[in-house]
Amino acid sequence: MSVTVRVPAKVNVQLAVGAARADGFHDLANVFLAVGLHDEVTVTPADELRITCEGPDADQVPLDRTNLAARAALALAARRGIEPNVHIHIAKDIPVAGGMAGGSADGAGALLACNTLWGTGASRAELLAICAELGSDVPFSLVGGAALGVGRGEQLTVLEVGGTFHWVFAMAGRGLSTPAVFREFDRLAQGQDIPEPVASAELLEALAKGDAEALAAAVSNDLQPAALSLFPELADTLEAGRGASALAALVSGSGPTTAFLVRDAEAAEKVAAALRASGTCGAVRTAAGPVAGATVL
Ligand SMILES: C[C@@](CO)(OP(=O)(O)O)[C@H](O)COP(=O)(O)OP(=O)(O)OC[C@H]1O[C@@H](n2ccc(N)nc2=O)[C@H](O)[C@@H]1O
Ligand SMILES: Nc1ncnc2c1ncn2[C@@H]1O[C@H](COP(=O)(O)OP(=O)(O)O)[C@@H](O)[C@H]1O
Repeated sequence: MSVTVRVPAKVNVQLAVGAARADGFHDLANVFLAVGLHDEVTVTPADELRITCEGPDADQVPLDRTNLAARAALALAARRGIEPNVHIHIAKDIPVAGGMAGGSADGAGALLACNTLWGTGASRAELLAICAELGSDVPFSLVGGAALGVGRGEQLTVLEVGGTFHWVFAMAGRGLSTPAVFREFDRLAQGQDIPEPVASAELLEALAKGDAEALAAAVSNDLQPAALSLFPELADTLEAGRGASALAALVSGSGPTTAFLVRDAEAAEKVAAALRASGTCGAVRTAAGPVAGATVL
């Protein structure tokens, strides 16, 4: 018997970053939107814990116990006194180290899959607590839809969204390390007063109304200057998308994937074609959101 869970990628429509905390994390006002690019995580009983991965970026995914999917299975098994003897297979479509929470998606997916396979019966609250231990973004991968994350991004409030938003995502030729981008944020912020991160009222209203123009006017990412400082070529991709009349162009989370908000599915195809022709980026994908979080198939 196997269990397969489908888990979405995310884009951060607002990422407000506060000053570094004593524990090394940063307080955030992190508005997540789950979008229709998915990984699928399948767990099957096996003699020992084993991970395999398929997909265009599979060679960049660690297959040892540092993989977030393995860590999720180990965390649930340890809590319940179960042997974590499963084969975890990841069918990966979310870019690796791209700022779209692919590893987090696999962590949330493996957790839900193992909970189902083992009949563990862990409550939603317990699963969310394990997710938060695994990483700041992991609870959102379980929940999906749209949510505001505060604290280090793990304390979620679900947001109502009044429509579907259309996006184009441009992958970069290489990844960016999330800790390195936060370190660069700290370096650039040296000597400056960093305000408390707060969610934008205009942005939340635009989401609630499903208003793409209003959302485009309100999106922001405090990590963007740091990502551009480490990866200056991203400015060319952002410019190419703006030139193709995207409503908004921004770096997704810690990057280096760039995200372009567009009016509808037709505009998405046009902007995607322009980005492909620009030669400023790697693969280009279109996706809409919000979509559901981790779901057992
Ligand atoms: C920036 C964001 C935006 O959603 O995601 P990505 O764009 O990388 O996917 C997240 O905050 C990333 O979340 P996640 O990838 O789960 O990070 P974690 O494993 O919790 O932390 C990795 C490292 O990032 C830094 N970190 C992360 C979250 C946070 N609120 N403050 C931080 O300073 C810390 O250096 C930490 O050691
Ligand atoms: N299941 C996984 N999929 C992808 N990367 C993983 C996974 N588990 C651990 N990692 C590690 O986490 C790093 C960040 O990956 P990812 O979650 O894709 O990026 P981001 O945090 O930018 O969204 C990778 O470079 C890889 O070393």
